Amino acid sequence: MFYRGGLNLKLAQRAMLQTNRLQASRFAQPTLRRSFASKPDPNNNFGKPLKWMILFMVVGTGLFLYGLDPNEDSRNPMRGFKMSEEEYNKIKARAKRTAFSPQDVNVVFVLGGPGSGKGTQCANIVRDYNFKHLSAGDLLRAEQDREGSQFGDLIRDYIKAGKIVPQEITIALLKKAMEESIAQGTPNFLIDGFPRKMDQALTFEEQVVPSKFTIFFDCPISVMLPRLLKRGETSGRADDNAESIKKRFTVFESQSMPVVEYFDTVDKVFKVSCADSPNKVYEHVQQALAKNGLSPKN
Ligand SMILES: Nc1ncnc2c1ncn2[C@@H]1O[C@H](COP(=O)(O)OP(=O)(O)OP(=O)(O)O)[C@@H](O)[C@H]1O
Ligand SMILES: O=c1ccn([C@@H]2O[C@H](COP(=O)(O)O)[C@@H](O)[C@H]2O)c(=O)[nH]1
Repeated sequence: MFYRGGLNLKLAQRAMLQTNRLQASRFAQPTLRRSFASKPDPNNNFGKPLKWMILFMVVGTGLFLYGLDPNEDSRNPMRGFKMSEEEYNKIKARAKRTAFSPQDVNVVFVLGGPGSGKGTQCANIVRDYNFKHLSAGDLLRAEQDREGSQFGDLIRDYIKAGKIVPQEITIALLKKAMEESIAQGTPNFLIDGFPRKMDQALTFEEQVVPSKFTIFFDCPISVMLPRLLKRGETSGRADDNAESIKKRFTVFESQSMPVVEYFDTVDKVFKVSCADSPNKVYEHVQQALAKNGLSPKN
């Protein structure tokens, strides 16, 4: 507001100067002449600029004081913030483009390296909270196996190589699953293993809905590797083998960690250490949910 007052003052001063000049040329001469009529001194012009200066200062101070808001909290970091019309229109246009309103639909991203325990903890959260769990990997595997899918072979190749499937496919699958869940009355989503790459993060937030926050399972490779090899004994997953796992770790470090760092810069990441027992990890998850105002169903 102080800034706004300052800005207004400058504009007002400039406008006043112009008006003053106009008024001075049109009306000031006869008025001054009248007030000094008893003792006219044609050589003394000293009083004229002084009078205008005093008038200018009085009006300027008044405008300045008018610009100050006595109710304003001087500690408010947003004080003085004035959005330009262009910025406002950009935000409005972006908000219009999202498929779902962030007022109605809540998305929590669950990120972490392969085998960090995302799926295990999402199952706990769904049991106790009002969330629909959407695993991007599960959706891709289902699409890969769907009869008649035009993307089946492509998805299979990408998953085996530990690479990230083009975002258009994954986002379309997520959006469809979200629509179905919303239609059934659950608009809260745990999106597990997505976004895996910056392009996905930006597109999803601009076109689908902005996320509320991210739970990140911080896990060293020395913990994840044995878990995945063990899971590979029974999972039947084409990528739970040493060769694919190695590629997945590399892709996670180079492509997915920047997403976590990006959300961290806007304070939207809750880091949970994955190394404890599943129950202990879940306690930390619950603390992260509580910090965001979420409490269990019952
Ligand atoms: N805290 C834990 N301690 C020990 N084992 C765990 C823990 N959490 C999960 N596991 C086991 O580790 C394996 C990987 O867990 P999970 O499938 O939940 O990981 P993920 O992050 O979803 O993996 P991916 O991204 O590869 O799907 C599973 O076999 C699971 O039972
Ligand atoms: O957004 C995504 C998510 C996953 N993938 C591919 O699926 C596999 C397995 O994912 P999990 O989360 O471990 O089930 C992953 O390695 C990617 O190849 C993807 O492309 N995009």
